[in-house]
Amino acid sequence: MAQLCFFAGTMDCGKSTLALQMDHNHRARGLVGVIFTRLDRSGEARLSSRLGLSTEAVEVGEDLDFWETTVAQLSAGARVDYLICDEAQFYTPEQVEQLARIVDELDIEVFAFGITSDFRTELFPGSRRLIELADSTQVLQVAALCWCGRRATHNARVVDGVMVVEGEQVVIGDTAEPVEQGEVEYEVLCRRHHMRRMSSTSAHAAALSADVLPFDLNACPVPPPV
Ligand SMILES: Nc1ncnc2c1ncn2[C@@H]1O[C@H](COP(=O)(O)OP(=O)(O)O)[C@@H](O)[C@H]1O
Ligand SMILES: Cc1cn([C@H]2C[C@H](O)[C@@H](COP(=O)(O)O)O2)c(=O)[nH]c1=O
Repeated sequence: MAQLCFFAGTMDCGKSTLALQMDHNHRARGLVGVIFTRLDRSGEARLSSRLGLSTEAVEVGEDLDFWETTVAQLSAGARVDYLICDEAQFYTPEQVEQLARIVDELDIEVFAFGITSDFRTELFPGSRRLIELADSTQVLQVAALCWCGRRATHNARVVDGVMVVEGEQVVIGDTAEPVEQGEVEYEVLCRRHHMRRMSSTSAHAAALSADVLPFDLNACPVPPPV
């Protein structure tokens, strides 16, 4: 029986890489799949991994109906064994419901990949619906790490080195250094440092000032007795 599987994690934990591997492994066994994505960093209608691999994909617009698209393909005589759905956090709840229906009524496997929460630690609508409906939700095994070495569990948005907690939910960006000033970058953090609003830049600045500021009072010359 087919399943709706949600592979979740922070940014940069290997979701798109796993999506490409799942597609490869299924294709290698003669199965036929369709790859979907939405707002991938590398541009429209592509699924890309930071390991350098990428492939063509169907861009999921707000109006795309997974059920109708898949039924149309089957009616035209195409074979569909599985769907790969990357950046699924950006899908609408209705689109996630269509994916569940495809699993249940067409017996097609659906593998969805996405970040669960945004830079404010709030669930994305698509991820929320996936967690509610999926047969399984798996957190990826390869841990992304916070600058302190703990497992990163949250995504932070950073502008010019400063972590921000207000703004639009969707701003496409990367975990790499931004090219232009004022551009959004993301950093993965453990919960402790997300809640303290401590990105690697602010932690570095705090460490530097700690080196400079607290001088040893005992080392100060003692004034001579009068
Ligand atoms: N140069 C590299 N060498 C080895 N692994 C890398 C390299 N660059 C990125 N990675 C791996 O790729 C992961 C990011 O993969 P990606 O599929 O793009 O993540 P996601 O889709 O979750 O944002 C990193 O966590 C790291 O494990
Ligand atoms: C936290 C957060 C992320 N995004 C965007 C940034 C990236 O374009 C994608 C995540 O891609 P990845 O392959 O998982 O690295 O989501 C956003 O729009 N809003 C956010 O709060």
